[in-house]
Amino acid sequence: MDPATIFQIVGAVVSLGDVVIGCITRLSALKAQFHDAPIIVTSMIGQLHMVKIAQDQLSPLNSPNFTHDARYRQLASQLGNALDSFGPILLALGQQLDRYEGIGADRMTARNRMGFLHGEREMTNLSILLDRQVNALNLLLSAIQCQTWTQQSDIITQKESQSILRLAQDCSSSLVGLEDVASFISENTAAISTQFEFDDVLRSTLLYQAAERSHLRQALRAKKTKDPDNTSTNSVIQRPPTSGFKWAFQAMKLSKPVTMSNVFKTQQQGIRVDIRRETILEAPGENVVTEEGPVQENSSHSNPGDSNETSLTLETGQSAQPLLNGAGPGSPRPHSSFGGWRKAFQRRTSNARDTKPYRHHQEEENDQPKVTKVLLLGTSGGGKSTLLNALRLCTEAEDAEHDESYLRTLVWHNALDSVRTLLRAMERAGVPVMASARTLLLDPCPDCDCDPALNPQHAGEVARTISSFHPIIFQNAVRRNANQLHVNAEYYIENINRLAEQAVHRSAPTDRDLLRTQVTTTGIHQTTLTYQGSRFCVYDVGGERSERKKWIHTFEDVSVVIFPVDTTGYERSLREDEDSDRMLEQFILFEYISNSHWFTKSNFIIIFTKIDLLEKYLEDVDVDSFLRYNKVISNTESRIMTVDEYLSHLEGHFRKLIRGTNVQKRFRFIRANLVDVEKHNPAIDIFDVLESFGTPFTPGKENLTLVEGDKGPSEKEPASREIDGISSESSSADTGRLPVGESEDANPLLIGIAQ
Ligand SMILES: Nc1nc2c(ncn2[C@@H]2O[C@H](COP(=O)(O)OP(=O)(O)OP(=O)(O)O)[C@@H](O)[C@H]2O)c(=O)[nH]1
Ligand SMILES: [Mg+2]
Repeated sequence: MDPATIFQIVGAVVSLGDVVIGCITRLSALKAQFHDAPIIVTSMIGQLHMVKIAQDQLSPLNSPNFTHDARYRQLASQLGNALDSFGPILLALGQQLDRYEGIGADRMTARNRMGFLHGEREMTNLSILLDRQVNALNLLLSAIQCQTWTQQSDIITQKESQSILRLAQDCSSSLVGLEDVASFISENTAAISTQFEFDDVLRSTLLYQAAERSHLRQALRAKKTKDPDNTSTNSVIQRPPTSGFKWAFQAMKLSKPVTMSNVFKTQQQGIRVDIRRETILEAPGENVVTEEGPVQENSSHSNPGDSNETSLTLETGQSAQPLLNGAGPGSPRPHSSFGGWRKAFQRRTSNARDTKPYRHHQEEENDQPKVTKVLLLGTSGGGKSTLLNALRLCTEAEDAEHDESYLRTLVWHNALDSVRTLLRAMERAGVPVMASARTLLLDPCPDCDCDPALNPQHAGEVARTISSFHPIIFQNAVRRNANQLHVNAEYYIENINRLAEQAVHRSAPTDRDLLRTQVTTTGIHQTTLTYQGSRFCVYDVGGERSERKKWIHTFEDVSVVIFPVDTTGYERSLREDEDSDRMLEQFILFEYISNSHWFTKSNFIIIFTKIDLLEKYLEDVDVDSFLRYNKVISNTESRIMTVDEYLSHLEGHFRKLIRGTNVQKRFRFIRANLVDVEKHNPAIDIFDVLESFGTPFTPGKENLTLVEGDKGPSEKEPASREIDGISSESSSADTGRLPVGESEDANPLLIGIAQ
């Protein structure tokens, strides 16, 4: 990450100082007012004091002096992740305090009482969230003390640290649910007093428990009924058009300490909808004309000196409105210069309150050609973003203004990361690693994290070292032990000399190099593609569990769902949960998505990805026993030997997961190698299938052309049954999820995707 971006992040956290102090003061006043105030108030005061201390320690970093220090890169990416929800949590706390301070009347109904109890629950939730942020802050403070970024990396990549960061990161998506609660369940609670004798009785009633179990779902429905015509796009961010990979990779968030600066640059074609941090970084720039016309530029807390960063917020009067629901103009609220955080929360709040999933342009632009809304869904690493990049390559010429340095760094870092994962796995397996390789690749080395063109000599040395030991690595079969090994590690290692050559000649990486990079997506990214005169509005989402809560915002009026399946996912665990098998997770998620009532009118394309890697995988890892063990095939079937047999069984199993009669033909299965696009880009086939589906979905009219023979969604069974085999294997405290109830909505895999 560009140190300047770290500067912004730290600045944003530090700038919340007065909010923290405000919250402490208000909580203390609350405590004084109600001597029997819940213990939670006292504990939150303590937490906030810790936040204040952490902020004080961070504030020296809020200075341009450190911006050239490479060791902050790793830290910055983690800081960004972990503190994403820091501002919103404090703001939500302020909202909660507004409510408490408004309490005073003496009478209340049982319904209001329930709302209030939810309010208390929110306070507890806020405390949990705050606690996680405090832990993350403390961890990051320790990392800041390190002398080198590799030491930082070591601290941060420890298992416990990762768990702390994951919990903190997960809070940001929990806030969507939290805000729903605040908006719909606990509103108008001013006439509720804080103490009632029948608390326990009320809590144990079925009515209360039922309300609690499904309150998120109720909230969504209630709001939907309330605002049937609300198609607000207040929170949509307009981006200037660019093309090619620069856009694609800027639209995603890196999971590793690649130089992050450009990830947060926000040039992008079409509209990107994202409730995470990267969308709130703004910079001065020229007014940009989008497809809809000129858009007002926003220029707060910019990164000086980086005029490429241009992010535009299209907020139709939104900015003038009160920040939080239920807090009128006279309501007390914390004030501060929290800039981007405030905007992030504002956007989050408005999205949650609308509970109107994002609609594509079509509704606002009836005179425009019809746009087919295409949603990319699936687990992390399935290939959603790679597919989007491949689709973009079919539709646009490469951008001549590529930031080649960034792209080179991205590829170089993916290559080195692959090697590092292997070396660490080798060490864990007791295989000795050559001292020279260790020194060059595992020891602190700022040069490894920059554009290799800045020090081509070093890049050459790294390449020579890697090529000297790569056969040994593969002979040792360590790659299968390195569970989270980069899926294209072998490719990068084989091509490491060429990549080093690129550094010498300062040339750009190829499409094949770029398509193989791994960049974890967060948030929701929308882009419009035009192929042979047809317009497609494609949504790419993050597939990790903590990201899935956001998906619901995209579920309305979807013409086509594309579900990439990582065919190599068997016997490999999820990145976010080492105890869960990737393939099983794909089964479960697909069953949910394909039978969800949201998509009864949608067509589906299921893409089996990574076909190019399959042959080797089948040799290395026995797929037959996996399939038998998980009852994908029966014991009477003959042994699976070939790629084709495997994929046929896989397709058969996916088809079995689709419930209802006569719906099968809405589902198309495609096999693809998404990364070799030179001879034949598989995206062309996908566009062809998309076009074959015909007229896009129009809300209110059932004019979606289903594939021949399909009788339509009415014949489907109601998709309300609970999904078998999903276990809530850990408590909400462990997983970082809010205890919003134990209905299917709170399912660990599908949390937030309400039926
Ligand atoms: N060799 C090969 N690699 C692929 C293929 N499809 C995807 N990949 C790689 O798989 C990795 C993950 O792909 P992504 O597109 O980032 O996955 P995603 O579904 O967007 O993941 P999230 O953003 O985390 O939800 C990347 O390194 C891709 O290059 C394929 O067909 N062949
Ligand atoms: Mg992605």
